Amino acid sequence: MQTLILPAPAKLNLFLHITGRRADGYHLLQTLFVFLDFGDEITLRVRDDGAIHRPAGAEGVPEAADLTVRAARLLQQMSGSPLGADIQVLKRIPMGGGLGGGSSDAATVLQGLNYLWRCGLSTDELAALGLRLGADVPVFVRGHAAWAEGVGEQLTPVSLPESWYVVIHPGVHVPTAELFSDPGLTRDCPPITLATFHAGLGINVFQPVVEKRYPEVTAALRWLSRYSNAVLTGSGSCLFAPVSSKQEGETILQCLPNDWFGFVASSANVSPLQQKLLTLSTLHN
Ligand SMILES: C[C@](O)(CO)[C@H](O)COP(=O)(O)OP(=O)(O)OC[C@H]1O[C@@H](n2ccc(N)nc2=O)[C@H](O)[C@@H]1O
Ligand SMILES: Nc1ncnc2c1ncn2[C@@H]1O[C@H](COP(=O)(O)OP(=O)(O)OP(=O)(O)O)[C@@H](O)[C@H]1O
Repeated sequence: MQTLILPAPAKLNLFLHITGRRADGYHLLQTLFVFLDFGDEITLRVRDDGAIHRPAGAEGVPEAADLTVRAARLLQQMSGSPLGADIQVLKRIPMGGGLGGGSSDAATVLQGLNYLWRCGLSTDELAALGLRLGADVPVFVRGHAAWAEGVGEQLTPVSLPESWYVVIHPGVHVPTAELFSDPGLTRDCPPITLATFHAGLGINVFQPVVEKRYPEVTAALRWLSRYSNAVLTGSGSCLFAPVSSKQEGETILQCLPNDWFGFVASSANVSPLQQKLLTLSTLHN
């Protein structure tokens, strides 16, 4: 098979604590990742000439800087594959929203081209390659909801009750690096466990910092909190809130102010990418 269409799902951080900092400045986190059945779509077409091109992709992201292209080049370099690819990215995940769109796109390309180019790299090897592209990439490569520590790469798979969520993008782009360097960020959260999280503890430490810098996020938080418990994902700007059904979520979205974008999605313990890869391996075994 020379062409493959694969999902690149969004993620939510159900809580996010910072427990310390590494010598290189990267922050040590505790977070809980779940996937959404909402995301980008990536079409991969194998090229025999070894070139990597991105005929369509994220608006405003130059081809060479696109995480999909960087992922393909890294895999080519590490595997020694003589093959190339055309990578078309249908963007649905808002950028700079804390939904991990770029990281998910990169993980989908790593998994997809490893399959199409028959590189034979293991999931561990792909996750390690992914970490070189971004702290959020390994969880998307592994494709299972996870309790994460370290910089987000020490992953313990978890199975949580799947739920519907309303997700709101308040129209602002939050640069992750800038937020991590904010002096007001709480960086000394005491370590917690999954049981503590289930007992109702666990916040997103970025939330107060993002609210201070971006009044639009505060306004969206207030709006969504009228319906359910609204929380920031990642370093923002997106907010999410659990709802009891898809229909309840859609009813809430009917009242969404025009400047904001919103969608309803279900969480998934096994990512839509992983589900598709499992189908492919069943078909070809
Ligand atoms: C906020 C989260 O989305 C939570 O899942 C992630 O921690 C961010 O992951 P990401 O977007 O893949 O981040 P990267 O592209 O690796 O890093 C962007 C920048 O954020 C900062 N950064 C990122 C992750 C981390 N654990 N500590 C950091 O201090 C670094 O300054 C880095 O230069
Ligand atoms: N394929 C891609 N899709 C989206 N952004 C990309 C892509 N490749 C590179 N980028 C760059 O990455 C930046 C962050 O985008 P992304 O949507 O991943 O943010 P995010 O969801 O806030 O990420 P995170 O939650 O991991 O911090 C973009 O502003 C863009 O410059």
